[in-house]
Amino acid sequence: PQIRKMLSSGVCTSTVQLPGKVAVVTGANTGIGKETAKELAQRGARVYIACRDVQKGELVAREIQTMTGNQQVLVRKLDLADTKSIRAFAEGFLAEEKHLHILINNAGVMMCPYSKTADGFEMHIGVNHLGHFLLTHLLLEKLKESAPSRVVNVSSLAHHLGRIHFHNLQGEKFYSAGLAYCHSKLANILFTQELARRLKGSGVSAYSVHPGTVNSELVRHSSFMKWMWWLFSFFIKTPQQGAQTSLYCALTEGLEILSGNHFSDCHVAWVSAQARNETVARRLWDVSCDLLGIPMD
Ligand SMILES: NC(=O)C1=CN([C@@H]2O[C@H](COP(=O)(O)OP(=O)(O)OC[C@H]3O[C@@H](n4cnc5c(N)ncnc54)[C@H](OP(=O)(O)O)[C@@H]3O)[C@@H](O)[C@H]2O)C=CC1
Ligand SMILES: CC1=C(/C=C/C(C)=C/C=C/C(C)=C/C=O)C(C)(C)CCC1
Repeated sequence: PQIRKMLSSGVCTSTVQLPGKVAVVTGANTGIGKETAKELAQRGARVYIACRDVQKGELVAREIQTMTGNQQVLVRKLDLADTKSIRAFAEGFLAEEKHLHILINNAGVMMCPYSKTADGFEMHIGVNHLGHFLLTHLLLEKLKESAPSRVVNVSSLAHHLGRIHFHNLQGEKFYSAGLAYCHSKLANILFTQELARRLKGSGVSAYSVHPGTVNSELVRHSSFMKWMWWLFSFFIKTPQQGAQTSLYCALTEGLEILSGNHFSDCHVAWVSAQARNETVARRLWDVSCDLLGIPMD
């Protein structure tokens, strides 16, 4: 029980309610994202479940509506492995919504075999970093207009093993599925810091989080990890516990001064040396813009 308590600590105790607020959660059809969306809906927000499988999303939306009594849970298609889908999602959202107060970039893939997104990006960096980078860019004006607003990027402790190799960003020279995940999670932190720097004074704040080790479908591509997760399922967090730090960053009042920080178990957490490197963060921003055809400023 002591080990379990240690691995599952961190509870979002904020009592903030969200009537009239609008939130988007990517990958909210399962795992941590689903629990995050459920809690935001429970607090009265209009919540967009942005997922690649609309059918799965609809089932979850119905479940959340029934559990929370909030009918404002909407499903929209978003495939982060395809920039056309990301642009279509953003276009639809901007046309139908006046505001966006909370954007939770939660979706992620881990340890998938070498593969490429529709635009030719390696899958981990493409979905986990570039997909969310583009989505955030497309929704940024709306976030600014809706300030105070927040962006939460779900990263991982695994970023400690990550390195941004600009000469091998797409894993073409060498590739390890495990490390590709770690690199993409490091990119989430660097993106958060650069975003926070650029958004200073705008009323939009940005946070990265490590949700903990969570019993979810993330391990689907690795039999070893599936076995580990099964073996230790009693000790690791439930998705509901895994959602706490994202919720803490999205909801806690007065957190704006900590914009750009990384959180774990609802506390500021230490990040690796490269994750604190402003030069790398700036260069990653520019390279991401270049890859996605976003004009640099
Ligand atoms: N579980 C853990 O121990 C940890 C998780 N994290 C991070 O937490 C986040 C949530 O993961 P978790 O809930 O655990 O994992 P799950 O695998 O349960 O959920 C991941 C979600 O991302 C979605 N997704 C994957 N690829 C795409 C895509 N191309 N477009 C849109 N959505 C996509 C999945 O959709 P679909 O169901 O259709 O596949 C699913 O909804 C991830 O960013 C992960 O890196 C960080 C540290 C530890
Ligand atoms: C050693 C060990 C564990 C393994 C932890 C691991 C391997 C965590 C990996 C986290 C990942 C992959 C995060 C994703 O971003 C458990 C299961 C906690 C149980 C206690 C002993």
